[in-house]
Amino acid sequence: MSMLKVRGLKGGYGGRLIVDGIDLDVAAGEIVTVIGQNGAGKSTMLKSIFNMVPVRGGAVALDGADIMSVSPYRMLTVGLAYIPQHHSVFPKLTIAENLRMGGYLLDDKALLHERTAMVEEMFPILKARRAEYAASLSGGEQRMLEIARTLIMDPKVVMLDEPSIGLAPKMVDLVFSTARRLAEAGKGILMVEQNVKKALMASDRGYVLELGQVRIQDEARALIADERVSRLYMGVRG
Ligand SMILES: Nc1ncnc2c1ncn2[C@@H]1O[C@H](COP(=O)(O)OP(=O)(O)OP(=O)(O)O)[C@@H](O)[C@H]1O
Repeated sequence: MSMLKVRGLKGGYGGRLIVDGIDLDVAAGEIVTVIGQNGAGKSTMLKSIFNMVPVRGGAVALDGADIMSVSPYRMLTVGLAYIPQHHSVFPKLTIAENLRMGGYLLDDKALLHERTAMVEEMFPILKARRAEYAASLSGGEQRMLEIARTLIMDPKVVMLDEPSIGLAPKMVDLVFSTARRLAEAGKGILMVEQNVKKALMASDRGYVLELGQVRIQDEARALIADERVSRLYMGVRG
């Protein structure tokens, strides 16, 4: 069953349609990666799903509920998390404070406490270093903190925009294994990635975007084996 269901989504800036009728599904427990050339519209697609750019048509449903008119600010409360490309930890807050910030929309203090404890159990590094500044974490660990922070709101689907960008290979593995742990916990994961081969190897399914439209969709392993996909999208960094 589709946890995130996108149909005919159109969005863009000014008069320009960047996302041009995208259909996409993410089920609970699966990692889905979207690949495509620079400018294909991958980031704009995530922002359109999150209602951050003007949407011109289509439908977006989360766990069966229409979320087209939910503001980005409220998305987390309905179960959709989005981690943008640029780092978004608060460097001068401690790791524990950063986690707590993930619950700024939670009124229930006991629940906030419970969720924070659950996330710290899941990420022992964050627990061990909870009193240190987030700035002391490596790039990969900061990504892990960003991902962990979204869990405070117990989202159904987590969207990640190029989570591996700028990271050393070992840290890339850490980020993708973190995504897998979320999927194992029943979350749906939707990633946009330029690190195509590694991302697909960490994924269940993938979509290839060209000019704002889905050109190919398949099992991740089939995309890795696809000669055209590897020639066009894995040439540089594969
Ligand atoms: N804020 C904006 N205002 C106007 N045009 C934008 C804006 N953001 C992106 N675009 C345009 O939308 C198109 C798609 O950009 P987008 O960032 O979605 O592509 P992408 O596939 O994620 O590429 P990249 O991997 O380079 O980020 C590009 O032509 C870009 O110039």
